[in-house]
Amino acid sequence: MPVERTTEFRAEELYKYYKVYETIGSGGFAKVKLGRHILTGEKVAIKIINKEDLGDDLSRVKLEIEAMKNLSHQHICRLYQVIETSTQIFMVLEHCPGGDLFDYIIAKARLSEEETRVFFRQIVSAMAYVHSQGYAHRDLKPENILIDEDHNLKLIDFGLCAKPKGGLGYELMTCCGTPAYVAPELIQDRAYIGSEADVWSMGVLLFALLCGHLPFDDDNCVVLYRKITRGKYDNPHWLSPGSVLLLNQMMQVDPKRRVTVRQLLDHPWVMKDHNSPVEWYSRQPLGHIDEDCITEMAVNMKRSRESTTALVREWRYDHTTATYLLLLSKKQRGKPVRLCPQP
Ligand SMILES: COc1cc(O)cc(Nc2ccc(C(=O)Nc3ccc4c(c3)C[NH2+]CC4)cc2)c1
Repeated sequence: MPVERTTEFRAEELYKYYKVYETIGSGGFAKVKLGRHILTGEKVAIKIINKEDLGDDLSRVKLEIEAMKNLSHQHICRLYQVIETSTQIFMVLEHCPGGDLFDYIIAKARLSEEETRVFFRQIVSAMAYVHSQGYAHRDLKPENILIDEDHNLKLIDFGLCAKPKGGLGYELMTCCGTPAYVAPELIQDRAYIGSEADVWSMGVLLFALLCGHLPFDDDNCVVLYRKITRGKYDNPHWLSPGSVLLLNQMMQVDPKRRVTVRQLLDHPWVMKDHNSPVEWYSRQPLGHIDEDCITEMAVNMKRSRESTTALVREWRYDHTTATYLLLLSKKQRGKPVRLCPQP
């Protein structure tokens, strides 16, 4: 039997609910295809993972999926549905047509302080929320930040995130992340606090946005690690004194001297021209049930509102979860809360 039919047979669950179009991204053990949810008409991104290619990375994917189920925030790419077959895992994700921040910085060479501040406030908002849920991202970099259709940032790829059992203040040991963004304490293989290591990576990210290149860079890994552990870097002449100071406070080699995410929320550099602290609370808290979406689903599924609410509240990340979350997304973007009844 030709491979396509076999593949299609195993993925029938996907094609029942989604139109699947071209590949829009690929890397590592996954590729991402553009899709459309048939019932709401909403565009989605479908991350397709072949289990055979994973090996022991399967635990990373499972970790990311569990983390995504617990993270619902305006600056984190939303997980809508997970479909697992014997050979593949499909993650149906929020559509972010602006591509990633890495390509955006390359295209603009570097960003103005004003544009950087708007983006950086969104990153601080996302990270304050992630930490408040007891997670550390541990792989923050421009490639893991997408731009949505409203030019807002969305954090992705929680494949390396950690949720230490003893809470975020609990020390971690596993070394991970992308070298140029990794904090010195991880390089020295010392016990570290995930939130402190994330602040270092945010500092490297802020430098990349403002400067268009990395503070610590070298083709030779050993030389790069030495530069990071020394923590010395050159500030380009165009940086304002306020930017130089904030970068210095974030890229402190001693994690105990480093500014915290909480301090970033109302840091003078972050507040400039905005005059208000960063809003980090989720605008779509988990567990919130929207009555309009329930009503539309109940009518479409010919069920009572009570049984529809009970079904949604199970948060199985199946087609019911996807339909509810995509209806909610339509409502939040001012579109009619309507399902397209199927023939
Ligand atoms: C939790 O969210 C995740 C987690 C993860 O591990 C990976 C992703 N990856 C995504 C990658 C791309 C997109 C996406 O929507 N990309 C996209 C969509 C449309 C277009 C483009 C990119 C670029 N050309 C224009 C059209 C969404 C998630 C998320």
